[in-house]
Amino acid sequence: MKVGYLGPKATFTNMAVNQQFPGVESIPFLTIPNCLDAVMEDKVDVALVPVENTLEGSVNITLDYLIHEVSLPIHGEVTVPIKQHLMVHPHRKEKWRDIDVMYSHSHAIAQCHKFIHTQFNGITCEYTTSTAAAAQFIKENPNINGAAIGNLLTAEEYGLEIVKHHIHDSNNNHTRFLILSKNPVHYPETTSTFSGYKTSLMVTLPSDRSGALHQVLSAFAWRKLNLVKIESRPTKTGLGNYFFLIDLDRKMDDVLIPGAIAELEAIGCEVKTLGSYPFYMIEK
Ligand SMILES: O=C(O)C(=O)C[C@]1(C(=O)O)C=C[C@@H](O)C=C1
Repeated sequence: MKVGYLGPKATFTNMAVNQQFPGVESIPFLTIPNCLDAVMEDKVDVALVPVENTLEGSVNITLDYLIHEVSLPIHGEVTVPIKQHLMVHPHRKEKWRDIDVMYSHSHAIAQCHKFIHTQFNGITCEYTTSTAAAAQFIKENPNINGAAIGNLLTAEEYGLEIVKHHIHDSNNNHTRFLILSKNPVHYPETTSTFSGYKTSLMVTLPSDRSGALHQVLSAFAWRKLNLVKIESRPTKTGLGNYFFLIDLDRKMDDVLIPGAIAELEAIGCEVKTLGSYPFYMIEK
């Protein structure tokens, strides 16, 4: 089995792969769409991509690419704690407070907003395709007076010096990753903890009908189907047109979820099942 992830080596996504698929061949890609395309083109069997962070919310590119560009079922989910550190080229170790550019993935920079606001107010932030791409850039450009934000493995991989640990805004910082594949996924003995099942649905409401969302929610409510997430994303067909992405805290069954889907279809909604899958937690 080959697993594709958002690279280069030592991103948070790479760490999640190492823990969820220990010993399995993993291949880095430059962007999240590239990871998903790689599964579609059979270059890899599985893609593991970020979908939501505690502090920054959804990773829209993942949701939108799954909705609009590729049709890949979700076969699993893993949640990982995220700890961000500030790192510089070793020769800047003593003068790190004088840096004038901060490089990282947009989510990582947003997760460190308070630190940047209070310690480096007004500094230029440059977004990179991932945290590890920022570290690689700092390593390859020692003349640039900048720092990267990323994880411990990244600092080690690219030979950078961590000058400030734990710069994320809240200790409760986690990112959820989706595991996508054309075929069922076999999970090797992992270091993560199996934590239950989810079912993800995409619901398109009938256009402009009063109470439609209320009817959707009640189809789940009276069946006591617990929603763990609901979020809307643009259909991209016109202003105000949205899909609802709904996660339920249980596995697809023969009665309750199919019953709710049939009820939604009867009131004119379109419903697509995005996956019914186990979810795992990584403690550290
Ligand atoms: O840049 C990385 O290291 C990633 O794996 C991407 C990513 C993200 O897209 O949110 C993953 C986890 C963290 O929230 C920060 C960045």
